[in-house]
Amino acid sequence: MSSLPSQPASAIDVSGVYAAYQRQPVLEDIHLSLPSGRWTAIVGPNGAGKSTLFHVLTGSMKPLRGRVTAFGQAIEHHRKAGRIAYMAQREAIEWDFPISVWETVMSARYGHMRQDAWWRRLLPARWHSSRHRDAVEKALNDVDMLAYAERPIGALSGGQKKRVLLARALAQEASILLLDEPLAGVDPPSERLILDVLKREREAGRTIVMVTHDMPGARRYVDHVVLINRFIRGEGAPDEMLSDSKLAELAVSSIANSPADVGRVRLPAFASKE
Ligand SMILES: Nc1ncnc2c1ncn2[C@@H]1O[C@H](COP(=O)(O)OP(=O)(O)OP(=O)(O)O)[C@@H](O)[C@H]1O
Repeated sequence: MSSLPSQPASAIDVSGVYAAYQRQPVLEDIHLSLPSGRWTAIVGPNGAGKSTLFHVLTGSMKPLRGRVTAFGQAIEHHRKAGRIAYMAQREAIEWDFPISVWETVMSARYGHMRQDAWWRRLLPARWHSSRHRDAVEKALNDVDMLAYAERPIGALSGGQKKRVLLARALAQEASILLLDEPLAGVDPPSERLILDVLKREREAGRTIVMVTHDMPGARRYVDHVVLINRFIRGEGAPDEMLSDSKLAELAVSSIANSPADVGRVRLPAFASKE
């Protein structure tokens, strides 16, 4: 990690973002610069707004206020161009749908297929261009799931499903990977495998932003840490942000976010125009 240049440009900039569900604030005054080509961990207690932050970063949730850009342009532009891959925590995927592991991962290539000749897009899946097949094969191989390529997705264990979803994000070959708890529910060997895969992706120049509750993994692998609990509670190097004292402060901040506190939130500020 020390071989990386010290001042990377930012891949994603978040400026003054507020978000709420049914007027209940979840994110307040979020300002972030997520460094390009680095691996950032987003750390916070349950209900801190981490997944909501990802919804805002992917453009699937419009903030009440504020602005999100990637490489200086509106985030929607990059999302439509397939430059941002997103692995959701509870993926909106119908696991009983009769689709194989291979086809699931191939779905990450649909954006790239728009650049293929029109006649090729009409062909059955097995005739997809070799660059798509190679990307799917590599992604499945990276997460050690190639042997399961023909299996229906419904016939996988929870940890295997997780690895397939990660393969789908990898197969997109996006410059930014947004991963919501990629390590949750996987066994220790799979966790190491996933962390090593992400390390290689980072070394290949991709920007990785990962929500995690795995502090030892984050301390060992990531370059940058954001502490969040409705507000940003800290941002910086893993050694400093994941120290016992910082994590204790974060835990105390969750008490300050208890339901009793919510009534004191400045809701009128959300409603006011900028
Ligand atoms: N669709 C929704 N409607 C209403 N409230 C919601 C909705 N989604 C999330 N919330 C609430 O917003 C808050 C933040 O939720 P979010 O999922 O962003 O937290 P999180 O940090 O990802 O939590 P966890 O670590 O448990 O996954 C929580 O209090 C949650 O109950």
